[in-house]
Amino acid sequence: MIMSCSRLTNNNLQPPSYTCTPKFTTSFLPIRLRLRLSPQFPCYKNSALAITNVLKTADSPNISSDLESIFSNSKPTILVSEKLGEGGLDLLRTFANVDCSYNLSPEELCSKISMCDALIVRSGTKVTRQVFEASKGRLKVVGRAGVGIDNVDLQAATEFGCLVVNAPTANTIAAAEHGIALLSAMARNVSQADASIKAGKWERSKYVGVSMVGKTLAIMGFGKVGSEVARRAKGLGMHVVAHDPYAPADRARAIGVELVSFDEAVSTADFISLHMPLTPTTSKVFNDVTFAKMKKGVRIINVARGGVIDEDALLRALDTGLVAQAALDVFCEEPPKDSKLVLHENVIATPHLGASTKEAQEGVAVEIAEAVVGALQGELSATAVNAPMVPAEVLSELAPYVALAEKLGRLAVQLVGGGTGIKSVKVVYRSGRDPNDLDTRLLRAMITKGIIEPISDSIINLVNADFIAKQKGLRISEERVFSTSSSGSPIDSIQVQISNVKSKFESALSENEEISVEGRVKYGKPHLSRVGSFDVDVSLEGNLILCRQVDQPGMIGTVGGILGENNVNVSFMSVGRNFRRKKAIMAICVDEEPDKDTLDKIGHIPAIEEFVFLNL
Ligand SMILES: NC(=O)C1=CN([C@@H]2O[C@H](COP(=O)(O)OP(=O)(O)OC[C@H]3O[C@@H](n4cnc5c(N)ncnc54)[C@H](O)[C@@H]3O)[C@@H](O)[C@H]2O)C=CC1
Ligand SMILES: O=C(O)C(=O)COP(=O)(O)O
Repeated sequence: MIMSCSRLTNNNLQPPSYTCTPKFTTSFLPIRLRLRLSPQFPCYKNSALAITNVLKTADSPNISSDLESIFSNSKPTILVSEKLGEGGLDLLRTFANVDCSYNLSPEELCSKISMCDALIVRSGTKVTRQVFEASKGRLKVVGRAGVGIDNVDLQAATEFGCLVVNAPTANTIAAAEHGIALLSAMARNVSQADASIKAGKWERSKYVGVSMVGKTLAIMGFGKVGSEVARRAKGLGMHVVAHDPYAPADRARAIGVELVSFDEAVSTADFISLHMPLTPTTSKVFNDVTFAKMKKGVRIINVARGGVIDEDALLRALDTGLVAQAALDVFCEEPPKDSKLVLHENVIATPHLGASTKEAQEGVAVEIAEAVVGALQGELSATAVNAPMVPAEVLSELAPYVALAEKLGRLAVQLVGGGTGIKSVKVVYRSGRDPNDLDTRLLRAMITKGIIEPISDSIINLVNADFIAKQKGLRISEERVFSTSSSGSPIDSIQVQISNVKSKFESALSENEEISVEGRVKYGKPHLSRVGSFDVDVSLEGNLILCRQVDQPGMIGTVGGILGENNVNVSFMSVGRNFRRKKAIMAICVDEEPDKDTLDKIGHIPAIEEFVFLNL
């Protein structure tokens, strides 16, 4: 006879140990609460998902205080660490306490961050691993009011379950216009001539420029900014080629741009304009070797990131005249200190002004404020950088399955016998949908959450589910089985199987000796439909008692009677059997947690062969 009363957590994917203590734990209660819609945010239908998937952070020590801030009237706190447009600030203030603290030192940022639910930055704030560590689990969203997220440690954010969102569209035109401004200013020596005339000189022959018309411009990185620069350069009469290993050729063709290889781009261009992100692959991609491939006298514009250029190599190339001129808006270190590059007579420089137009700053401020508020309220942002993007319509369709997935994971893990580690979980989705139309990433994340949370201190969300599963050595495989009985719903059933483990409730083992629980959504609610090889049908609410007994009359009444006498309310009950008068499984959902004596009494009913109590 098996009885579970309290949960002892561990970190090694060992199932929970159960001991008979008088009082059942309520440690699962917040998890149930997290699945409810917050009454404060009625307009956000998907906040249940959000609260579960997005807001919770890994290893958060203060689940209850998080919940307080979500479910009570207290507002979240958003730290804005760099200047943000008023429109965005106004929007943030309607929802949160907004702390605008600019020019914080790394230490000051770390000391403030544990009091903040979200942080909004531009390019000047380094959001390092230390920041996530210092947040002690409270920081749920980092909003980058702009495009480049190279100043945010994405790996650390993911490990800590913190969502990172950016504002990828509102400054595109500003950056492109700045690129064109630098291109023209460089070609016609505008900055140098301006400084000269202000110094009282009149140097007309010194500042003879070069024409742009008919020249070849190579755009490196044909994304949003790169293609807008291309469009404008075409208007200046330039011949434009682009290099971007990931850009679709038809988009380039549509604006009359030829996509070429890296070498062809750099070796044929008179002007090279950089528009790729700074990543490990693009770091210092413009170096001595690449400069050597360029046409002598080439001119370079960088409105992307300083780090894509080896600045020392550029200085050498300028000194030899291999590169005639450079126009730089971005630098490896910002602001640059004692930079020979900035002081070079053939360099014009601006202090990272690409996105700095009034219009762009208002735009990114509103764009990021909407994304951060949405994320805090539970929406999965379309601009999430470190979480799978799930379109809103998919999200709302999958909402009841998300709850089902988490509960099945939670049930399955509690059925594992103590002492056995879990290594391999298989999820089978039965659906009439084409597999390509079924996005199961969210469901897999929730099953992972359901499995791992009861047996470790980690708090899992959509951001970190895969990472934590991998870290714990848990392999989750998925199978989609075509089912003809589909009634238009995206999924007929979800089955969670845990293999190579013992079960504390033997009847939960399938013919293949795997723990197997299966569920479906009925009337919009998660239901348990099968345990091992027994069919059952109970709504997954409250707590669950599973009993295996000899199939005989009076069992429902006997068990129901014991629960009733002890003031435990039964919400659902279902009996499944394989053969008449042989073995049957009784699944009983109860609102309250029965005390030890009540469970003892059930265990002592002679016909009951095994039973288990499970928190949902
Ligand atoms: N100076 C400033 O104030 C601003 C700078 N930026 C910088 O410009 C970059 C581009 O911005 P968007 O066009 O909005 O981003 P985007 O994501 O639309 O475009 C980036 C393009 O670079 C391409 N790419 C990636 N790796 C590449 C490689 N190795 N070689 C060539 N192309 C590669 C991508 O496929 C993508 O098409 C941002 O990452 C940011 O660093 C953006 C806005 C303002
Ligand atoms: O959006 C970007 O990537 C930018 O580089 C703009 O940076 P900023 O927000 O002006 O510090």
